[in-house]
Amino acid sequence: MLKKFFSYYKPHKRLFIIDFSSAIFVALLDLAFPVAVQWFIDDLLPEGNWGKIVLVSIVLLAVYLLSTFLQYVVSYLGHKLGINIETDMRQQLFNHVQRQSFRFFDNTKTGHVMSRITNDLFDIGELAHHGPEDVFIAIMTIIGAFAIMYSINPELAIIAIIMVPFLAILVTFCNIKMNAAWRNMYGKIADVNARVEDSVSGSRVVKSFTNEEFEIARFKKDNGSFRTAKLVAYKVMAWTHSSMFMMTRLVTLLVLVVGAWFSFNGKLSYGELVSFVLFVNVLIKPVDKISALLELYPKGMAGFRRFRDLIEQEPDIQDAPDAIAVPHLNGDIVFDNVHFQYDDNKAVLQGIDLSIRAGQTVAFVGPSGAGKTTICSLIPRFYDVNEGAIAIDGLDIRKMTQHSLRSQIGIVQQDVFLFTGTIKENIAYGKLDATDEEVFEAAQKAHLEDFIASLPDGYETQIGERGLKLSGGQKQRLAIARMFLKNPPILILDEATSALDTETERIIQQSLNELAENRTTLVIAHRLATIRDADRVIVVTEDGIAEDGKYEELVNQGGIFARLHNIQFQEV
Ligand SMILES: Nc1ncnc2c1ncn2[C@@H]1O[C@H](COP(=O)(O)OP(=O)(O)OP(=O)(O)O)[C@@H](O)[C@H]1O
Repeated sequence: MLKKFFSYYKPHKRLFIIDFSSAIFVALLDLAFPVAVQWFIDDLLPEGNWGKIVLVSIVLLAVYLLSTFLQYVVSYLGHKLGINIETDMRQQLFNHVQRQSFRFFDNTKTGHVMSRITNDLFDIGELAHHGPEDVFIAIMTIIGAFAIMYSINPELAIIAIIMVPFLAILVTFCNIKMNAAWRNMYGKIADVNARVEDSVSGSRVVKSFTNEEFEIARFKKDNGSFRTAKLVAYKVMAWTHSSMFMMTRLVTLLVLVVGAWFSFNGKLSYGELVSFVLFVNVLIKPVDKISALLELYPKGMAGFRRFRDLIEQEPDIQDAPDAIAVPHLNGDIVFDNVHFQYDDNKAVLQGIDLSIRAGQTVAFVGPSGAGKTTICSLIPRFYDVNEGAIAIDGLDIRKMTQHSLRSQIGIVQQDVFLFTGTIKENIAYGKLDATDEEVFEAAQKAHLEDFIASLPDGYETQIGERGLKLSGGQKQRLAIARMFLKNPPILILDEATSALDTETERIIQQSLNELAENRTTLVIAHRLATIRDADRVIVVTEDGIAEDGKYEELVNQGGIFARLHNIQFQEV
């Protein structure tokens, strides 16, 4: 895990070297100060040469100024390094999530992804900055300080250093405790985020069931668990800090008393005693640093582990190494003995054979949960078949690149997702490099222009969270305009109009019919009136394809479809 962590430093090698070497200088200057003080007291003061004292003070001032500058460099560039690594990781995570297939989104809570992208990465960035630098400097300072102290008075140096192993044991013990506490806390905050995401996205459902109190109670529980987890983490942290404080002050006191005794017996000069006390502070500084790192390390590493867990989840749908970018599809679709299941529990499709000719409009009807949407989701390879194959224009879709395949399939669903932005941007989502003229033309074809003209800002009207709210019919038209722009040879209309009232449905249907012209169109519909003109109707039941034929033929057959037809048109 550490090796993987360090690989993120590679692109920022230069920054790391500047930051690291500045930090080494700062540490060296820290070591020089007590030596200078000792020299000052023991040699310069007794000499009584004021001119020399002033000169040495000026040199010390220069050293301080240099040290201050280097401190600035370490603080700024160090954080820059941390932010750079954090930004790289965030981008990598976002790119990775974009590459994921449907199965990932089926199984992942948005709130959990949000947690990784925000909270986890803040701590990783901090660790990236402080981690290696602080450990190295701390070890170097301890060794350097001890060496100098030993050269002055070995006995006192050993007394001072003897406490360090105890501190190390304490540090390790606290590390284990803190690690567990932070890991737990991160799990809890991810739950809180997921709960917020759920209740905000599902606010309509919450309100329609008047379940606000229930949501509040659920949130209170998660929020409470998070509070408890964080409190435990802080308790461990407070305990760690206080024990560390106690230990370090004990060392100072011990050195002061023993040093005073040595000095009393003529084994230590006053200058040496003062420099020893100062050195104890130099010695304690790295321990403080390590204690701060102790707080950061488990948090950052827990975040990093979760980040890696997500990054290492390879999308289950990937392009074959020799996948072909198909230039233009005609839209002949063939299902050959297709078996499919979402998970191990239940087979959804078992041995589906189906052949759709380019340009045909095929309607899928049948009971809820029979697998109509599933059949259509397999064509753009949102999921891969478990057995059998799907071919378009005679080529297995697994041999095509996902991009070239999906860019030739348009899907209009009941739920239209609009992005925050203008009407124009939302239509142009169907073809990112569309010219204004193309957008206007698409809007015209979707019969949107009158509506857009009635808006004060026309195409530039903001929609989404902080802008205009569109009705179901208007959203649907926008989705149709997107499709006119995308202009795919294969079109899937998944209950596109079922959320609309009959009048709006009739009008939208007209746009959909225009959209479907000259394309292979698959329509999933519950209202049979919308599929009367389909070239073929396929009845899907849990046992597979039950009926297949023209609308009138199926009605005359007197089977499942005829029954559905009779129920809807009350011809019984
Ligand atoms: N993402 C998913 N993960 C697991 N199971 C799923 C998923 N989507 C659908 N299913 C299951 O697969 C079966 C077929 O669902 P599908 O949505 O294809 O049916 P449908 O015929 O389109 O239904 P409806 O008419 O209600 O939309 C159902 O039993 C459903 O529970």
